[in-house]
Amino acid sequence: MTEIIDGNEVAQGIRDGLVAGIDDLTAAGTTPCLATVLMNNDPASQTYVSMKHKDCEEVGIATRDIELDPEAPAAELFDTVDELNADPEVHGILVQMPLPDHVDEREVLRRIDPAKDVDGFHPENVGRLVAGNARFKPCTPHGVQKLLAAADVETEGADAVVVGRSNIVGKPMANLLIQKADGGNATTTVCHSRTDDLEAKLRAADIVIAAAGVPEMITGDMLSADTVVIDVGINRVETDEGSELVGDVDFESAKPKAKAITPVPGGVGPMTRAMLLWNTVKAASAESGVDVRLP
Ligand SMILES: Nc1nc(=O)c2c([nH]1)NC[C@@H]1CN(c3ccc(C(=O)N[C@@H](CCC(=O)O)C(=O)O)cc3)C=[N+]21
Repeated sequence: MTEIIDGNEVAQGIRDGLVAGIDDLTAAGTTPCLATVLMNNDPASQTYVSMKHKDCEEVGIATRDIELDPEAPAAELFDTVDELNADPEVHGILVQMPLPDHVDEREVLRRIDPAKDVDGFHPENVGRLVAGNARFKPCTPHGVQKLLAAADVETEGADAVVVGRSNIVGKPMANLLIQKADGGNATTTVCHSRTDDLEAKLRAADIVIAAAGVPEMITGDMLSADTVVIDVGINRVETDEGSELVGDVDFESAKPKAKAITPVPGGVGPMTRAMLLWNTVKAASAESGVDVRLP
């Protein structure tokens, strides 16, 4: 029987596991605090940001909710980041992507204090991750590692195939999988839009991590039996009845081939949010010098 890996349940376990540390920090005078900055009018982004706030509230993390006019000059966002960097009560800063075209994303990421960069996107934190000395693991790939561990999937010695090479998922995912560490030690292949014979790579995989952003591009006939399939894709597609969320994997055809598989929604998405809380607690712990146990 194929195991359906329940991301909502694993994420709930992470949140529950964070509460004791958050309480300890709060008792010591440091309530962890996450600031979000939203500078777009995309309804999906607004939904994601409000889910992040709700998660924080559940576990006792304080929040700041900043919304900027998408038409505002880039300097307004830079000033906001500078203020949050300087605010001793703020431990984590998340600038929601995407940003308007007139704002240079790289410049924003460079501007965030690396000690508050709970997305793990600042070049210093990217460098540390690659060097095997991560401060903040990016939330989505970190969440995938936690899902694999929760499903008792051994990465050591496994052949892992990551489909997609983005800075936010594909690249950090591959970096985590090759680390000489728990959740790593996998022989890792990164596939992308220019890969020749993707199917041959997928068929040779023990673990497939789909993060290409192409709806249902991976179908069951492309997989070997007993593959572990992690679907990072979150694509809204139009249907006869309106619209629905689908992953990068065609769930119905992939499921019978898979040893274990994550659904969309209810798979990686909730884990991305849970690991954001995790990084915020880690940031508050580092800043305050109060050691806490992380789940
Ligand atoms: N600086 C920054 N950091 C991010 O981490 C970031 C971002 N910008 N921009 C947008 C993407 C997208 N993202 C999601 C996180 C959780 C779900 C999620 O929880 N999805 C649920 C519910 C989906 C739904 O119902 O809409 C699920 O898959 O079950 C989705 C998407 C974080 N992102």
